[in-house]
This record gives sequence, structure tokens and C-alpha cells, in this order.
Amino acid sequence: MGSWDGHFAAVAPVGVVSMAAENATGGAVSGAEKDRLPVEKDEIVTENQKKYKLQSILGDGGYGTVFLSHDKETRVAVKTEKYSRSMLHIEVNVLKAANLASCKHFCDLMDYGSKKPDYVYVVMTLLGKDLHKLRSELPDRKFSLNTATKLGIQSLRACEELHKVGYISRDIKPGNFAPGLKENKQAKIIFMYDFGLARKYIDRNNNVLPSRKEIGWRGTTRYGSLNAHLRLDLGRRDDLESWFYMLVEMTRGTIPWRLVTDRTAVQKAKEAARGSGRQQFLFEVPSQYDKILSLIDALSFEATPDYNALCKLIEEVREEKQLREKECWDWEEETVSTTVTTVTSYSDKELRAKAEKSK
Ligand SMILES: Nc1ncnc2c1ncn2[C@@H]1O[C@H](COP(=O)(O)OP(=O)(O)OP(=O)(O)O)[C@@H](O)[C@H]1O
Repeated sequence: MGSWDGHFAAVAPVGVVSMAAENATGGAVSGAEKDRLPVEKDEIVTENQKKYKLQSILGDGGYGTVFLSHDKETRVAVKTEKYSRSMLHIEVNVLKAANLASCKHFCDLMDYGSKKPDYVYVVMTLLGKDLHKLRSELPDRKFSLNTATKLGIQSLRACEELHKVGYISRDIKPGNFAPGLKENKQAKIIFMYDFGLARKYIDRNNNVLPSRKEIGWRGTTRYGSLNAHLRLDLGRRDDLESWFYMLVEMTRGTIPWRLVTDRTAVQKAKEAARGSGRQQFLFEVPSQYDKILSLIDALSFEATPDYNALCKLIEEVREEKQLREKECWDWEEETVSTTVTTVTSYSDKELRAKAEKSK
């Protein structure tokens, strides 16, 4: 396992063998290339002389690039960020705490380090496509109720685990959750990742740090809590409010402010969702969602959310609609016979059509 140099810990910097840099500069990395991120085909050599060949780009983040690599036979993700701009030290702290507590919904932190002054990197479990992408690829951009409720429960349990180890995300959104891979036997598990905005919310004695009042905007406009819009300090309840917007969007396929980009207009829409617009916001979602919203809205900054009560309400939906636990995710290939799936995997729309027919 690596460690940080620079501001985080005084250790020897790790090496990098850059195919691209070698070709271009004869092996020398000039001052003008400060903060140079690695590129495809580069090889990261850790301080323990472990090598990670960067095979292809998985995604681009705010300050860096995420690559596909291998750790022996296992495919892994390597997240890199510019040395001077990186928030990866927070990511490392969160993953360390989550791994120590054997949290189920978090990637394994396999390695980390830095190539000063260019970049820092974290090697972790490779995940599948994120929930935003998976939903976009479905017809109607909508999950079945079975998948949406299962995603709701697992993403809520991920929030609970994160909170239990002392952190809040401040950026709960579908793009920060993804299923694990079949090859790792993790396809049934939803993982939370990307902790660039995470923050410790408790002190050494496990007391909730007092609100710092106004601190500025944090998060993503579509999923930000009302407190985030007010630029207030955020707590566990705000993660859950964002989770709820995500849950409604996953279930309905939309939320009223989906196409609104102006942050103030989004805030107004979220305020309306508590009053005259509540029915529209919760249109065609299970009645239990109304209770879930009330429970979250009633939470104070310091309060420990009752995760079990929230989960129970989603379980109640699943029981009412007789949704089967063994069903595969909407994006997976059918593994059971069609006869079974047609009986067990009705979408909301199909259920409504059936109800209409039997009238
Ligand atoms: N463990 C992983 N397994 C597979 N893909 C990953 C993994 N981590 C990140 N990615 C991919 O890289 C992209 C960027 O990663 P991440 O969201 O962690 O970075 P970020 O800099 O915080 O991004 P953003 O600015 O979009 O929030 C993700 O959308 C995803 O496509």
C-alpha cells in the first residue's frame, strides 16, 4: 500500500515510466510539463516497485482521468488527479475508513501514491457503468420498480455506511453509484464512489461538528438539498435529501426540475415540491415515498437518520407489488426463462395496464 508525499506524508516519491513522455522528450519531464497527468499506455511504478500499466481511459473527472489497469489477473481502476489540484487524499481517507469497517458498498483501496509534481493516483476495485449511464440507456430512461427500489435500498445503505464511518458525501447522485462486476462476483452490489466533496462530520469523540452556517455551494444542482441551495453547511440529512431526489428520478424516470439549469429556479422547484407541487413531484411513485420525504424533511442538522425506517418503507413497496428479490437488474441479460420474467418483472407501466384491464 502506498502513501502520499508532499502535504500528506513525507515519503519518497514514486516513479513513473512514461511511454508518451519518453517518446516526446527522451525521458526527461520538463518544468513546463508540471502537473502532467499520465496518459494511456503509461506505466505507474509504485514505491514498492509494483507496476500498473494504464490500458484505456474509463472516464474523465474534474481534475484528472480514470484508467483501466490490471493487478495481476484482476482488472482495476486507477484514478489520477493533478498533484496541485487533487482531492484524492479525501478519497483515500474515506476508502481507508470504509475498508477498515468492512463496508459492503465501497471499493477496495488497493494502492495509492503520487508522482510529484505531476499527479496522485488511487488504485481501486473496478466497477460497472454508473446509474446515470445505465438509466440513460434504458427505454423511457426508466428503471423497473423492482430495480429502482433495490437501487434505492442499496444506495441508502451505502449512505448509512459512509455516515457510520464519520463522513458525509455532499454529492449524492446517480453518477456516483455503480454496480460491481460479475468477474468479481459483485454484480448484485451497488457501490458508492467519488468522494471529492466528502467531509468528516464528527470529531474525535464522535460528536457531530457544529454547523458552520453559511459556507457556499457544494454538490450538483439537480440533486442538491435545499440547505445546499441556501449555501448552508451540510449534514447527514442533506445526503438523504439528495438520495431521495435520486430515488424519485430512478423510479419515475424524471423529476420536475430535470430540464432546469438555473440554480435558483431549481431551488424554487424543490421548494414547490414540498407545497403545491408535491403531487406533481411524487406523481406515480409509490405512496410510501411521500412518508419518506416527510421523514427526511423532519431531520435536523445533527440528527442521526433512522435508515431502517426509510428502508422499511421501500421494503413495504416491494411487498405490496410482490417484487422478487432474485430478479436480475434491468441492464443485465435475462438469466431466467421468459415465462418466469414476464410474471415477475412488471414495470410500473405494465402494472397500471394490468390494473386497467382487470377493471
Ligand atoms: N472504480 C471505478 N470503476 C470504473 N469506473 C470508474 C471508477 N471510478 C471512476 N470511474 C469512471 O471515471 C469517471 C470519473 O470518476 P469520478 O467520478 O470518481 O471522478 P471525479 O473527478 O470526481 O468526476 P466528476 O467531476 O464527474 O464528479 C466516472 O464517471 C466513471 O466513469
